[in-house]
Amino acid sequence: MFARTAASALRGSSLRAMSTAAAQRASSSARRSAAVASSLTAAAGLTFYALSQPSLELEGPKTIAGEYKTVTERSFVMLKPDGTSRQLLGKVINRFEEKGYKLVAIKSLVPSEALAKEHYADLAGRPFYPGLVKYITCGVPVIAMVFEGKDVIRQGRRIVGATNPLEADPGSVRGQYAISVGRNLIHASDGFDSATTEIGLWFSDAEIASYKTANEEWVVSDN
Ligand SMILES: Nc1ncnc2c1ncn2[C@@H]1O[C@H](COP(=O)(O)OP(=O)(O)OP(=O)(O)O)[C@@H](O)[C@H]1O
Repeated sequence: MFARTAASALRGSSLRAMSTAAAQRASSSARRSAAVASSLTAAAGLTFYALSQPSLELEGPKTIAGEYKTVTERSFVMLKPDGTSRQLLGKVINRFEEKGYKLVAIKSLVPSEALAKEHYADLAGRPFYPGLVKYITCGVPVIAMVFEGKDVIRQGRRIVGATNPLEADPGSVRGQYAISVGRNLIHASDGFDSATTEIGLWFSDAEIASYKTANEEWVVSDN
């Protein structure tokens, strides 16, 4: 639109060049208009060039869950009371670490009812919700953890397995160690938004460590 306006101004000014003074004014106005038109054409060309290029991977937002799809991505993982009671913590940490994920926060706590309700707020209307909150707050501690690494959210869900152990891959934690959906041992964030909410709910920034593991390059490099 601006390019068209400038071009028509350019045409108008040539028609008005009757006297010398008028011709000089018209010529200088034409030069200005031509300059505007040329820079607008260049801008339009650049825009066209940018739009015709394959889309670039833009950086995503950085939250307490790091940056999605990068080595800083984080997931909230929680061993539930049945997992603590059955002393499966070592096995769970081992699976994440052997895969190449880094433990950046861990604590043992008996969650308050308010914390358990908030964590499972999206399930508040479900019939099993009261029982779920009672189980999470039963007095046996949960082990709250944050693991970090590329794709840890999606890979973490695979390590954990489907909600119902009957459908969980046999190699997953739930597939190998659980039988009942109400005692499925472990939780892991199911998306970047929930990881952000959950890590923020269970941990402060100060409780999350930033460090390099000795084998990091061997785990993350794409060559
Ligand atoms: N039908 C059910 N009966 C009893 N408990 C259930 C049932 N469905 C889900 N739960 C409990 O509620 C938890 C949360 O359910 P959700 O649907 O969010 O699955 P999930 O995301 O795989 O589990 P989690 O959030 O614990 O990782 C389940 O892990 C399980 O402990």
